[in-house]
Amino acid sequence: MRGSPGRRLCRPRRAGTLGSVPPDAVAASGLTKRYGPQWALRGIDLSVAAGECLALLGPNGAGKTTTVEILEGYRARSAGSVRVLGVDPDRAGPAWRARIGIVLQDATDQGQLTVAEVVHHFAGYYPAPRDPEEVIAAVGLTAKRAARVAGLSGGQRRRLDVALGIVGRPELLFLDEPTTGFDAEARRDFWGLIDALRRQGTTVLLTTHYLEEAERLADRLAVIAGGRVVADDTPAGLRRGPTTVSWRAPDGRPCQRETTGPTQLVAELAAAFGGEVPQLAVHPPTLETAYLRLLAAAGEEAVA
Ligand SMILES: Nc1ncnc2c1ncn2[C@@H]1O[C@H](COP(=O)(O)OP(=O)(O)OP(=O)(O)O)[C@@H](O)[C@H]1O
Repeated sequence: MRGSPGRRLCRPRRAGTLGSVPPDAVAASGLTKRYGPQWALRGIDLSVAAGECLALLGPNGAGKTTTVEILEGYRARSAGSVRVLGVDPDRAGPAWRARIGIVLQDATDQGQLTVAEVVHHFAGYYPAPRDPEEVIAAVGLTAKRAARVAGLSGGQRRRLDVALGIVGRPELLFLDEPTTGFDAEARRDFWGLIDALRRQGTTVLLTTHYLEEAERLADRLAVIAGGRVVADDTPAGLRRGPTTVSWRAPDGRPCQRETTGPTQLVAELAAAFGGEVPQLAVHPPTLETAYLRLLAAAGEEAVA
C-alpha cells in the first residue's frame, strides 16, 4: 500500500495573494529515469502552478507513472531537478508528506472494516483532516458507510480510494487514473468533487487515459510519449488544428479535406454544386484527433 498510513496533511495554503506570485507546486527539469539499460524518462520538464490542475496524458509505457512516482517521492530519479511544494521529494520527510494526497488504485486492503471505520481511521493520521462523514458523503458512499470494504463493488472501492486521498485536506492531490471503473454518473459526481476541491485551492496532478476527463478537469495537458513531453498546452491550445470537411461527390464518392479555412471551402463547394452540398459535414478539431496526431508525430502508438 503505497504512501497511505504514513501521510500527514495540514491545511492548504491560500493560493495567490495580490502582489506575490506563489511558487509552482511542482517543478521538474531535465528529469531522467533509467531502469537498467532502458531509459523510461529522457528529460522531462514539467510544472504545475499552485491551484492549477495538470493532466498527464500518454500511451501505455510512456512514462507517466514513473514521473508521478518520482514527484511523490516513491521512486528515485536518475538525473534532473525536482521540487514539489518547494521540497526535493528524495529528501522529503513526514512534514512534506503531510501536505500531499495520493489517490491510488486499491489504497486500502482493510476489507473487514467498514467504509466509515476506514475513513475515520485514515483521518486520524492527519493534523487537520476533513470531517470523515462529509468526505464519505462527498464521494457518494453515505449509503454504504456501514458496509464492509470487501463487499464494495469496483466503482465503490474506487470512491473509497478517493475519500482516503482527500480526507487529509491535501494541498497537492495526485490522482492516478481516478475514475477507472466508474459508471457515467459516478464519473460526473467525481468531476464535481474535484471542482469543489479546486475551488478550495487544491492543486491537482491527474493521470488519465480518458481524454474527455482531461479536457473537463485540467487547465493544462502535458502529453508524454517515449519518456519525453511532446506537448504542454491548454486543452484549447492542443485542439488547435485543421477542420475536417466531408461531402459526397456528384458520382457518390465520399470526399474529405482538412483545412484551416472551412468557411472558404464550404463556400467554394456550394458554388461548385450550385447550392446544397450533398452530405456536407464540418468537423472541428477534437482533442482526440490532436492527441493521436501528436503521438503519430512522436512515433508512438496510442493505446488510450
Ligand atoms: N520497475 C520497473 N522496472 C523496469 N522497467 C520499468 C519499471 N517500471 C516501469 N518500467 C518501464 O518504464 C517505462 C515507463 O513505464 P510507466 O509505468 O512509467 O508508463 P505509464 O505511462 O505509466 O504507462 P501506463 O499508461 O501503462 O500506466 C515502460 O517501458 C516500463 O516498461
